[in-house]
Amino acid sequence: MNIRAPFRASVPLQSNIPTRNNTVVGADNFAIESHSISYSINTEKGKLVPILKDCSLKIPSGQFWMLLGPNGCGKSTLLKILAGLLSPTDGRVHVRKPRSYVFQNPDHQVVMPTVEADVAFGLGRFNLTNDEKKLRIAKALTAVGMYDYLQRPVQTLSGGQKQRVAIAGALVEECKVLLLDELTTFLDESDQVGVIKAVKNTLSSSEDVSALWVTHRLEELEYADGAVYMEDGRVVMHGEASTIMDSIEARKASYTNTINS
Ligand SMILES: Nc1ncnc2c1ncn2[C@@H]1O[C@H](COP(=O)(O)OP(=O)(O)OP(=O)(O)O)[C@@H](O)[C@H]1O
Repeated sequence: MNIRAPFRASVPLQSNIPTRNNTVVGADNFAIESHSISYSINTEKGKLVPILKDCSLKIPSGQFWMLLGPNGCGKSTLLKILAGLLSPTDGRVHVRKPRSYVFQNPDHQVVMPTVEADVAFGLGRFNLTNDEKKLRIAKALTAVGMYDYLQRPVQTLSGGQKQRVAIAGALVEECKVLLLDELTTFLDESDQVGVIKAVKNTLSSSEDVSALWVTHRLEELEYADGAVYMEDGRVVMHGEASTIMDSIEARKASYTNTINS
């Protein structure tokens, strides 16, 4: 694994999900699957506290999905289990490999002096010629729209540009699944859109890279193919992005009507 560092499901878990080219995904064509995952922690007083409860999801290969839900509902914990950084207490996980986890704060993973050196950082363990390395770096930086910044010192980049370099660092190792943890938290609006578009572009230019993007910003859903919505440690909705968006909007409207009546 690469490290760079009381509303029940109105949308059923879908097993046949259309892909971008409208073929139907078969059972073997999921990039990410979890079956009834639970995760609990032991407190200092010896009490077992459940964080994730019976979480199941399926994300088709080649798609861009988002994982949404209120603060503290368990999004990051679930993402870390999918990344292999935490082991579930119960349940099964399958994620295509190589997979790569990108952190919320770009300063925790963009560590080398220049963009080129940073993206090249993980290539040392591969048996590649210099030309092969340069080709891979160029391809990864082009996918995230950062090739023109090849020689730039990383400390001169904006937060969004650093995030794109971090994503290129994952792509250069030919990862198949990108697990992206609230990348836009520290970014202004234009950087936020730039990073989302970089991920979308990466997936469009490669049929077999998939991404799961954790966010609490509902507006980011318009860029996704599908979404998983969590509350209180459970997956409560899972499916096509616009359907999930409508369901969350309806839920917000009914909540507002209740408190205004
Ligand atoms: N090591 C831990 N010890 C105690 N509680 C924990 C631990 N890790 C996570 N939790 C708790 O588990 C819950 C889920 O945390 P998690 O970070 O996964 O939520 P999240 O949905 O990603 O939140 P946010 O949107 O605020 O980032 C929270 O209540 C959190 O306090």
